[in-house]
Amino acid sequence: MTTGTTTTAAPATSATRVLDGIGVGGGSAAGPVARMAQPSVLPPPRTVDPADVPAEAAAARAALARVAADLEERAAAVGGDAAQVLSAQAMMAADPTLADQVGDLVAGGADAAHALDNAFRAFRASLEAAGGYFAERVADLDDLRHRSVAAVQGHAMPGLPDPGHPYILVAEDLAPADTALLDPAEVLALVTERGGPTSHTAILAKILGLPAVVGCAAAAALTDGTPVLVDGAAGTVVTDPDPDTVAEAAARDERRREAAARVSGPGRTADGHAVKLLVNLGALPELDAAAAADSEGVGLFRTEFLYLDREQAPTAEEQTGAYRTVFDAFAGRRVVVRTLDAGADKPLPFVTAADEQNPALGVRGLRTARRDPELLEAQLAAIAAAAQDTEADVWVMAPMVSVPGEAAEFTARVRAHGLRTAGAMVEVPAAALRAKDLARQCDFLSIGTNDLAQYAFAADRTLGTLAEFLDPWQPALLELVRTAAQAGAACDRPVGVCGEAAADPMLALVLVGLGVSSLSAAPSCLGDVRATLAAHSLDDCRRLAGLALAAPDATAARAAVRDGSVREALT
Ligand SMILES: C=C(OP(=O)(O)O)C(=O)O
Ligand SMILES: [Mg+2]
Repeated sequence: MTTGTTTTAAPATSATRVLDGIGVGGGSAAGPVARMAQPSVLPPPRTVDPADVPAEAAAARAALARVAADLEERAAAVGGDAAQVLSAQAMMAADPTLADQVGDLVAGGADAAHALDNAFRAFRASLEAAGGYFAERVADLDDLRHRSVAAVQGHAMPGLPDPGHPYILVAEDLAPADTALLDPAEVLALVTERGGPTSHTAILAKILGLPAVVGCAAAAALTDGTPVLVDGAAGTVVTDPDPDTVAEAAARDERRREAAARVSGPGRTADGHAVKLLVNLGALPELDAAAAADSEGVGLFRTEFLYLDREQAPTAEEQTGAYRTVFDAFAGRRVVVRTLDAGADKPLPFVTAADEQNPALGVRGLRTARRDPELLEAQLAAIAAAAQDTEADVWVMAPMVSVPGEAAEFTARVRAHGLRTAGAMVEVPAAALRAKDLARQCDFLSIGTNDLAQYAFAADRTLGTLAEFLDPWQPALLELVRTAAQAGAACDRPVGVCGEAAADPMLALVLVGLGVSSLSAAPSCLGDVRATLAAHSLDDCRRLAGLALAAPDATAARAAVRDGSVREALT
């Protein structure tokens, strides 16, 4: 467990409350809450008296200066690429043309907050009209607008808090842009009111190795400074925890860490049944930690990061360079590259149609290759070029495969590029139910439990309010996993799981019992999974899988497996 300030050792008070949510990661952390500040709301417009214009204009200019200084300060604190982004934003805030425009608007009678708001909006419109690179900067301007409006009203800057000590970050929800600058040394744990087990926050928490509780609606009432204990294993946030509860959680974390440290190397059950343990990789900044992890390679290399925030696909050179960097880091190990998975929760303007009414059911994943085969061809060519003189064992798989014909066509394309190993992701129930037919058309299957849950339960994976359906312990989801795993075994094709389900050590036992041969998860989760597997035989795993399948719902499945497992492994 990680602790922040001494506030955590506060004696138990009658204010102690336990807030329930969805736990992510097995660890816990205690510390004071710091909330993500919301964008400031514009006050009602005021007419400025001519006599007050100079003071109003000075207030607006001071707000801009404060925003620029704050961004420069943050840039100096973070360094690297993030610093450049922040410095560029600070320069925009300090632009004299902008200050002049704000001055003119105040002189025309606008109050400082509205003058700032209008000036940024006008600036935004001209950048948008310029198109290309300039148009991509509008999000930065929106951020500056929110910051200036907050500054002029004396409110906290929107975005990540900076309380000056380690803290538990509490937010309604976290977007990728919110968390790009998140410093794991300062943030002890994440708590969000919304979001489900496959939300961005849950995935990010695992990448950073932070405990988290998502979908915790009651966290809306948490205020800055409140001491809390975040328990990722239990899925609870305890307010004003008593020292014994904090100490117990810390001792449990320590036992878990010790258990994980005792086992290393390839994944095995207690009786030696091999289960490949692989890492998920979603962006190059994650590469060092991923390569350093004790794993047999990458089970899911999400390539979308190369295509995000741009107007057209990355060039062949850029792609080849990125793939080669990853292959070199994993020389001697397996790397499963997933081809572009655009659409639904991963929209890309140049690939996906903006007018689909149900994008999750639309042209996404491999289906985008029907409309734009060149995009897939170019990606396969780049993967093949990067794979040419690499020591890595390169596998390629397609997302959102629904029917065997798609798997066959994909395999043919992959082989035409000289790549040997082609696979299909099992993410829709149709693919799981007919996994045998799919498996015959390719070399391996990889089950994406995040999407498989979404489609099996008709529950949008981005909606925290539907989190119970997205729970990977749902017996119906496990039934689909069993069908796919058995189909793979019948055709002698390996079947892995690369969705978030693989990161849960107890669920990993069930997946292995269902016949899954590899598990791919965030690097920080592999130690616990390895240790838990090592404490159970394959027969144990099969017995636990039976208990989970027989349970009426996810909660009962979890409880049955917990009660039926080797307790010492759970600490
Ligand atoms: C691994 C998966 O892919 P993604 O989360 O990237 O959609 C999945 O759907 O489980
Ligand atoms: Mg998916």
